[in-house]
Amino acid sequence: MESRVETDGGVRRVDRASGGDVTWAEARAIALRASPSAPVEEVPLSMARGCRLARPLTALVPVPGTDVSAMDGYAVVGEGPWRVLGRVLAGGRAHGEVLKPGCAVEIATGAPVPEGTTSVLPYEAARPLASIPPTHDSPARPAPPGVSGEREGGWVAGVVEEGRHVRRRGEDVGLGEVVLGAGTRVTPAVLGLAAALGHDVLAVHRRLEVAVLVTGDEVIAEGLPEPGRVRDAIGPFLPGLIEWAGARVGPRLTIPDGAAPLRAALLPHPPAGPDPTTSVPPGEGAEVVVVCGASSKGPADHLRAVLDDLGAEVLVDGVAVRPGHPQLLARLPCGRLVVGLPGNPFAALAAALTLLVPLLKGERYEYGERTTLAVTPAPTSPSHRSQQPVTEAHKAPRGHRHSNTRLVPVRRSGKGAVPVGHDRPGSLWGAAMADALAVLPPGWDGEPVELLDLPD
Ligand SMILES: Nc1nc2c(c(=O)[nH]1)N[C@H]1C(S)=C(S)[C@@H](COP(=O)(O)OP(=O)(O)OC[C@H]3O[C@@H](n4cnc5c(N)ncnc54)[C@H](O)[C@@H]3O)O[C@H]1N2
Ligand code: MOO
Repeated sequence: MESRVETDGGVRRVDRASGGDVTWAEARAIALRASPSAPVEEVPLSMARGCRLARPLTALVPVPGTDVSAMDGYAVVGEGPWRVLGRVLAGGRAHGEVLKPGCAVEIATGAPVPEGTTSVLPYEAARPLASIPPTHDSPARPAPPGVSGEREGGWVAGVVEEGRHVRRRGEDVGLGEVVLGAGTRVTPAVLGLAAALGHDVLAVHRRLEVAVLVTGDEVIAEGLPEPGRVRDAIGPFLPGLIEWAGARVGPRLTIPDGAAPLRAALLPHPPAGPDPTTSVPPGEGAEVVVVCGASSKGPADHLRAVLDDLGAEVLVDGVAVRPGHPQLLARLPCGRLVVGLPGNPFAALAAALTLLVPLLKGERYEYGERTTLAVTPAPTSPSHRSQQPVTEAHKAPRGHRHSNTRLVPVRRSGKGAVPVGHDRPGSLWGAAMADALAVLPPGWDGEPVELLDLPD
């Protein structure tokens, strides 16, 4: 089935399965197209790690900033022996005068060499002279008392090639030189380089912020759930998945069932009210809000009505996939994107890989590799009793065509991807044993399938 929607670029065909749901492939494609561009901001170096450079990185200073010594030893001019005139340490006072032939100053690695220096004689190659060498008008004579050869007033000899062990100004990086292009990921080494080039702040594409709203009066955040209650199993997996997708985790709120708390929490600037649950925004800066639960059609499922009330543009409302069918993607008038995940935890994970990960990765998103599904049952756990993960069971019976895509937890093996079983919508057991979800398209008949990596 197919329907038409208006888009910026004109009329586009949308691939719809039965019942108004979009196909799984189209849902992912819509999420990729809706991916927001990460805002550019200037952040201190300490906050830039993991972001991408918004502008090319250029050198604000040359490196080195002046001619410096690459060795501990003597800055010398011409051939030796040399008279030692003084000492220069890194960070200390520079030798103010031009060094003349036959002269030297003792120098530390990184210290500026005096003007006129032709090379640096390392200590290892220097030979202190006990006597003052002869010149054309005076014979050799002993050094004055108290002056050893290598110290100020003494003499050193040795052999060093001209130009050796002097790092010239701008030799590593010239002033204004572009060293890294826009888009480069800021790694620890990039941070060190940026600092060396004089930067205190970097213009980066900030990682998208994702706020999380967990709904459901029966959902508890810790402890042993009494009958009728369940532990929140979605909130704990979302931070790892969000960071793995390159975004950052914003605030996480647990809100009671009901339209009012949901409405207030979705708005970037909710009206302040006496009820604390309606006055706390889920991160003013969050570009994406994930709502867990409340996505289906039950009496406590208010997400659609609230989005409608807020004037949201619904981009995806139901996907022909199992599990994860009642998932949703919408854009609020303020631009904030809302991803609705089903309450069943494995369905929520499958939906997060369908809509949330492409949305957060955008152009960094990579399609999974294709592989065959292994026909052997997977060795799962010793207590494995039911849900034998045999590939044949996933094929449609003769004359019947699955209308849904199915997402099946698998482990990679030498024989292809092996389904691990335990894949009911309410259980993360299979996903916890798996390293990927295999995408079995509608009508799958054993052909190679795409593997969606699970966050590690
Ligand atoms: N009449 C229909 N009923 C249902 C449909 C449908 O199409 N028509 N779809 C079913 C499918 S498929 C799913 S999946 C669920 C999705 O329901 P909701 O997203 O509205 O979620 P809830 O109803 O709140 O909860 C469903 C289930 O999951 C448990 N839950 C909720 N949140 C959490 C959490 N954070 N951690 C662990 N478990 C959670 C909740 O207790 C329920 O058992 O709807 C079907 N119904
Ligand atoms: O598809 Mo539901 O999303 O079965 O759990």
